[in-house]
Amino acid sequence: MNVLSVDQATKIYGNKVKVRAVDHLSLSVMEGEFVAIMGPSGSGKSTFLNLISGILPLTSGEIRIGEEDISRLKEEEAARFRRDKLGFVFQDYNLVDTLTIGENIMLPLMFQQKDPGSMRKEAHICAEKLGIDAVFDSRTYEVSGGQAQRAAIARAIIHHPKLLLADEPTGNLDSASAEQVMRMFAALNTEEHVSSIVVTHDPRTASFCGRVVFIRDGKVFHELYREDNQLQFYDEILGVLKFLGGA
Ligand SMILES: Nc1ncnc2c1ncn2[C@@H]1O[C@H](COP(=O)(O)OP(=O)(O)OP(=O)(O)O)[C@@H](O)[C@H]1O
Repeated sequence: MNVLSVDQATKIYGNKVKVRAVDHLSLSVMEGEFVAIMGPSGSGKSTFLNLISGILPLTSGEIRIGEEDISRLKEEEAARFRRDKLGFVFQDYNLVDTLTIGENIMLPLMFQQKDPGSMRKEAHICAEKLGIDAVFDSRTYEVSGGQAQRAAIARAIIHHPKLLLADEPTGNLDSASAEQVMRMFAALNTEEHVSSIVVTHDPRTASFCGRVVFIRDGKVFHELYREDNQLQFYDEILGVLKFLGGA
């Protein structure tokens, strides 16, 4: 079953001067897949993520997440859908600095009006999974970048979203922390079957995924599937990036 079905998605910005940021792009992602999206600056990756999450309206085409045709949702319905069915991870973590790490992780559960005891228990389980339970009661400024990003991932998955979307999740991290964060994404994928889409410029980050979709000029330019060997996959990704340029 597809968790994401994109059919001829097109996004044109502007009135007088038109920019075709996403151009008749079609893509299917199966449940349990771990997909990277790569492409040169300006190729339409962020626009594409914002279309998938229903933040931007499509100019034409259709996007389904599971059964839901998100292109037809009204603004309020789209916001609810995002909150309940999607998880987001951003480059700069987007943690709330006035809350502790644990409280940040619990945030999505507050919308579900669960009792505080069970929210805390679930948040601890999630923090444990991501190896950050030791900093559960710390403030956001007391933890490392890698720990902050793992807290952001815990917050993104605690409500069991259908799809996890990450925009440059390793962009602010040193290589060791980036490696650790990507190992967490991969473990969530293999052990919990979390379906994820990760936009990245970094071939090392992309090499953790099962498939890489390369975008150029708002269209799918090429796709690579990983076999067993991550190092070989990394080399293959580098090869395509050389052709693509600008990445
Ligand atoms: N709000 C906007 N209004 C007009 N044009 C826009 C807008 N946002 C993006 N664009 C244009 O759409 C195209 C795709 O931009 P987008 O940000 O989606 O690319 P990207 O691949 O995410 O780039 P980067 O890797 O630099 O983040 C670019 O030409 C960009 O200038």
